[in-house]
Order: sequence, then structure tokens, then C-alpha cells
Amino acid sequence: MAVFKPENVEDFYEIGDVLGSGHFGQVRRVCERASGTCWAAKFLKIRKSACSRLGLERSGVEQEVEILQAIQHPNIVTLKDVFESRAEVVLILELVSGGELFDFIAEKENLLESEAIEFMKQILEGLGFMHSKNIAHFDLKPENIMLSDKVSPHPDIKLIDFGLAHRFHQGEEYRSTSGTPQYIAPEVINNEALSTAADILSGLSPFQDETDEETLKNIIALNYEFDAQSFSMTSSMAKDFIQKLLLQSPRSNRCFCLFQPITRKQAA
Ligand SMILES: Cc1ccc2c(c1)c1c3c(c(C)cc1n2CCCN)C(=O)NC3=O
Repeated sequence: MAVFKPENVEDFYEIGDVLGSGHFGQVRRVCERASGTCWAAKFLKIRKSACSRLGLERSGVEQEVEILQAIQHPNIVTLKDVFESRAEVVLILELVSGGELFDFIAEKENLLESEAIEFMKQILEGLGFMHSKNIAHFDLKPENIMLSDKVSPHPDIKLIDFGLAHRFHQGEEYRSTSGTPQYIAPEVINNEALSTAADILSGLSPFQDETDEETLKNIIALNYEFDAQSFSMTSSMAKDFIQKLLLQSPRSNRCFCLFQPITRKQAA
């Protein structure tokens, strides 16, 4: 069993604002008392007993820590430290202060194809590195693709949130139905054996429908369409690239990014 620092995280870090929250707990900005450097702290509530339904299994948190320790890459958030109290584990993570890529694109008048290519390149470099170590993210979605900072003209991509990630071992079969409906692969919906090919990338899901059930049916049937207005300025090369990657079989290499200049409201 992995052992994390038993000290009180507040002895080493000043706890700041909430940056986000989820089923796992909260992510907060923290500043290291000794250096003044700021980090992101992910506070994870741990189940107190096997029959408890509240909180996360400690084994799942251990897997997230092991995976983050195994992947050091410029396009993947780094893990600095791990603290543990009686009912909580705290991951001290690289603070990526550029916000979500989705918002960066939505706030721009329009995204040049050359900019989209650069973002795609960095996302694929991070993803390719993970996959080279037989690690799949399993929750790739716009919210988990962030930017290093808000000041540089060409911020770096940072993949975050490895709470659903899995490291495949030789000969192992792994199934899971976790993930976010409009961004999951057909084999996840069908509860089939998974691989790193299930890490499908999309900015605006072309499968999204009125309900999760309809969305899942669209994914299985590969039933999608590209909004003509949104793609009016997209080159035929880019459309051809996306079309070629929208393949149902997990044995083909597929990922697609639809960085369309849309607002969150439109995507909702
Ligand atoms: C400036 C800022 C704002 C919100 C943040 C983060 C940083 C952030 C971070 C992380 C996670 C897992 C979630 C985060 N969230 C929650 C929302 C993520 N889409 C993380 O690992 N490093 C972050 O900076």
C-alpha cells in the first residue's frame, strides 16, 4: 500500500480559492509557505469503510498517484506531493493558470487553423506519451484540456484530471463504463474490453443529442453531422482529417478535435 505524507497539508501550504469541484471533492489554489509558489491541491475524500458509499476507494487514488508519477511530460500536469489525513488524500499538482482550452477558443474572434494544428499537436504529444506507457486517460473532454498560462501568445497544452485513468498490463482485459456521455467511445458504451484507443478527443461532440441516451445511440451508430455554419471556414484538408478519424473500430487510431468557435451556451 502506498504511503503518503501524514503531515497536515496546511503546515506546508496556505489554502486558497476553490478552482473546481466534482464527485471526488475539490480543487483549490494553494501557496507553498516556504517558497510562495502556488499549486493546485486536489482534495479527495476517502471511504472510511468498505461498506461506505461516500468518498473514493483508496486503491483508486493510489492508482491515480502511480499514473501521475509515471508520466512526466510537458503537456501533462505534474504531481509534486501527496498528503493523507484520516479521511482525505491531497494531491499537490502543477497549477495550470491559463484556464480551459475551450474558453480560450470561445473567447477568440476565430481560431486560425495553424493555431488549431499547434494545439492538436501538443494534445497528441501528451496523449501519445501516455499511450506509449500503456496508460489511458478515459475522461478526455474539453474541461480536462487546459492551458499553462494566460499571458504567452502561444500557451502550452496541459492534460489534467487522471481520476479515471488506467494503466494496462500485459494480457489484462479492462472494462469500464465511466466517463462523460457525449465524449465516450462506442466500446465504453458497449462495456467491451477497452484500450488506449478509447481516448477519443473532441471539442464539440458531433454526437451530442437532446438526452444522454440519444447521444449514446448516436455514438454507437456513428451518427453525426458537422454544423455547416461552424465548418464554413474549415479547410477541406481539416474536414478530411476529422472524417478519417471518426472510425468506430477501436483497432483504428482515432481522435478528433472539433475546435469550433462556439460559446459554452451553444454547446450546452
Ligand atoms: C486556474 C484553474 C482553474 C480551474 C481548475 C484548475 C486551475 C485546475 C487544475 C487541476 C485540476 C485537476 C482541476 C482544475 N480546475 C478545475 C476545472 C478544470 N476544468 C490541476 O491538476 N492543476 C490545475 O491547475
